[in-house]
Amino acid sequence: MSRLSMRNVVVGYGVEPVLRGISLEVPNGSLVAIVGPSGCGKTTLLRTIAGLIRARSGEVRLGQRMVTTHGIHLAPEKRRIGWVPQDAALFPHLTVAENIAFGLGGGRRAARRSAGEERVRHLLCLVGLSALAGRSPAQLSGGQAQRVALARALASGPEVVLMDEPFGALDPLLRGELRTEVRALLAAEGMTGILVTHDQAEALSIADYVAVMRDGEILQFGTPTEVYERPATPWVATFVGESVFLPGLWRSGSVVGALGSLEAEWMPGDATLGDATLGDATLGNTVNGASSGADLAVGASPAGVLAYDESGVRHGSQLPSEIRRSGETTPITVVSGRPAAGVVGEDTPVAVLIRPEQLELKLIVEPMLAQGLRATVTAVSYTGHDALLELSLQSGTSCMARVAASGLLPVGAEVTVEVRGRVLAYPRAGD
Ligand SMILES: Nc1ncnc2c1ncn2[C@@H]1O[C@H](COP(=O)(O)OP(=O)(O)OP(=O)(O)O)[C@@H](O)[C@H]1O
Repeated sequence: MSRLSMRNVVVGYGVEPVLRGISLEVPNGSLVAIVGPSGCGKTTLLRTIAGLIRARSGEVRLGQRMVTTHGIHLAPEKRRIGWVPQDAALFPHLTVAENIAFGLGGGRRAARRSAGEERVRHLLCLVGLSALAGRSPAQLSGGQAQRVALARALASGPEVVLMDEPFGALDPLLRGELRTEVRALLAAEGMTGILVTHDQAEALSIADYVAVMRDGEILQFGTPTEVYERPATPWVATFVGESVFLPGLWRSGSVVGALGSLEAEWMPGDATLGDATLGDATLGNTVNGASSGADLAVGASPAGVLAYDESGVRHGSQLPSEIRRSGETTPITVVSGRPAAGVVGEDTPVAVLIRPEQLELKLIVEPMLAQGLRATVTAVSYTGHDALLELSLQSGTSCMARVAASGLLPVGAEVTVEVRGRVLAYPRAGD
C-alpha cells in the first residue's frame, strides 16, 4: 500500500515549472531518499507534499486522503506531516521536552503544559535524551538538537516524516550514527520517511528506495541496488556512483570494445535507440490502472521511443517520461528494459557502463607469462578503506578500478585487467 502517492505534479514559483510532472509511489513504512543536483527541486518536492506550496496541477494523496488535486489544497497543519529541517530550528526559550511537546500542537503554552506527558517521555526515551529533558537548546550538541527535532516531528504521529538534509550540518561520524538511528526510529514508529540528501552514499546506505531527480523530474525510482546496479541512464549512473563509460559495439548480448568482448545487457536509456528496437520494460510506477512492476514492451523508431502493453496497444511516445492513453498523458518511469534477442542492430554503437569495483586487477610479475588485457596504473586516489586507481589500457583508453587498500598498487605498476559480471550497454546518442 502506498502511504504517499503523487501523480503528474507540476509546481512552479514563476513562469517556468520547477517540478515538471512528478509521479511517485512511496510504500507504507518505507524510507525514500531524494537525491539530485542543487536546484533540481528536492526541497520544492518536500514543500509540495507538506502543502507549503500549491501545485499547479496533479494529485497528492497521503494514505487514503487526497490532499492536493484540482481545486483542492489541504492546509499544511491538516496533512499530518512531520518536518525535520536541516538546522533543527528549536525554540530557544523552550526546554528539550517542551520543544518535543510543541510537535503535539496547540502552540508554546500548550507545549509547556504537556512537556511531562507520556508521549513526550516516550519520544525522549526513543531519541536517548531522557536525561536532558530540562535543558535548553543552547546546551545541546548539533546531533542532540537534531534528535530533538526528529522527536518533535514524530510527536503527533504523522503519516509521513519529511527530512530536508537533516544531517547536513553534522560531522561525518555523527552523521553516520544519526542516520542509522533515524532509520531505526522511523521503523520503531512504523512511519514513512522522505529524506533529501546531498550525499549519494548516505541515500544508498539507509534508504529502502532512492529517487534520482534532475531538472524537476524523477529520472529513476528504485531500491538502492536497482539504482546503482541498473541505472536508468548514463547520467543517473554517474550521479549515484563512480562510473567508467567506454565505447563499444553491440553484438547480440555482448559488447566489443577496449576491454575485449563482454557479456552485456541493453539499457533503453534516454537517448534515441535507432530504428525498430523492441524489448521488454518494467513499469516503475502506477499508470492508468497498470500497477508498479507491470511489463511493457519498449520500442524505438526514428520518431522516439514507444511503449506497448501486453496486448500490443501503443502507450507512449517518449519513454522514459510519458505514457499516453486515450489522449491522456501520464509520466512513467521505466526501471528496467532489454531488447528482444537479435532486434538491436549488430554493431550498434553503445556506451558501456563499468563500475570501478567490476575490474579485477592482477599485478604482472612475469611479463612473458602474463595473459589477457594489460594496463598501467597512472594515478592512485587512496581513501583509507579502499582506493581508486586510474588505468591506461594498452589501447590508450583510460578507466578506473577500485581496489581494497590492502591490494594497493603503485603508479607505474603493470597489471592484467578482467571484468567481473555483466556490463550495461546504453545507446550512444548522436551515433
Ligand atoms: N521561493 C522561491 N521563489 C522562487 N524560486 C525559488 C524559490 N524556492 C526555490 N526556487 C527555485 O526553484 C528551483 C528549485 O529549488 P529547490 O530549493 O527546490 O532545489 P533543491 O534541489 O532543493 O536545491 P538544493 O539542493 O540546492 O537545496 C531553484 O531554481 C530555485 O532557485
